[in-house]
Amino acid sequence: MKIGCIQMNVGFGKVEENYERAEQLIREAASKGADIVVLPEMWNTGYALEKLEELADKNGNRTKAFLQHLASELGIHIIGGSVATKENGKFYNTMYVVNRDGELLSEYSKVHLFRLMDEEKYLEAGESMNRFDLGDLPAAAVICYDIRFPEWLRAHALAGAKVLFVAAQWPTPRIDHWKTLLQARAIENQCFVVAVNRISRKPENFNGQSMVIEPWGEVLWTGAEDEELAVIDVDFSKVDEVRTRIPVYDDRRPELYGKVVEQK
Ligand SMILES: O=C(O)CCC(=O)C(=O)O
Repeated sequence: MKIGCIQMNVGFGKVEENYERAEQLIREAASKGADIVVLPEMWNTGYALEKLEELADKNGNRTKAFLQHLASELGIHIIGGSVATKENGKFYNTMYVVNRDGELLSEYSKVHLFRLMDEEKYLEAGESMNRFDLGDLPAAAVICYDIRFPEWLRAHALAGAKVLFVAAQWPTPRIDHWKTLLQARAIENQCFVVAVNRISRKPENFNGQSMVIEPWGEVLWTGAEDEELAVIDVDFSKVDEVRTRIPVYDDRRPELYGKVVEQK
């Protein structure tokens, strides 16, 4: 399968330009043969948290219609990154996933809000998981800071996911954490990890370096430090091969986890 990773240059608060650019890049990815396309986090507004009242997508209506239309017209699955939304007077950082028939498969609001960047002052946290199937492919997706919580990604892997998509706006100063955490999540869960970061310069500081990692931990692609669209070929049969080679899932001892085991 071919995965189109859209490492987009997101304009700070420039909603109209961002929708236009996202559409161009999604169309380009499809024209290059992508079966699945992945967008970054908060691609409608960037980190313009103080302007959400004006900028957030009301009930996600615009984004859902936008993604559903493009997915069915182009015949591709879209992991819709995330957008700032407003629902019942509250703001969320929400991902929509649509399949190639244009059906909405899932709706996920970021569960772990990132306090270092004041997200909890502006946003409400989501409460539910994000497991879905892209045709025959069991998949899951999370947002940015979520990758610091191995138990959250493990829960999705235990629920059957063979690929973990990550939409992010991961800042440049901690890009080493990004790379290490993503590689660890792929190795420990024996999953593909497809992680798409954004680009942005002033007033923000995001330098891409999106990654596609296979279940043995080998990095298949790292994005540049500029806007980039990459279409990466992946072979999902690698998941079963790695899980057979080291049967981590069979060897788990969940009865011991979460309780203190006294030494005899
Ligand atoms: O965990 C980090 O260092 C970055 C997280 C982040 O920027 C986010 O969740 O938006």
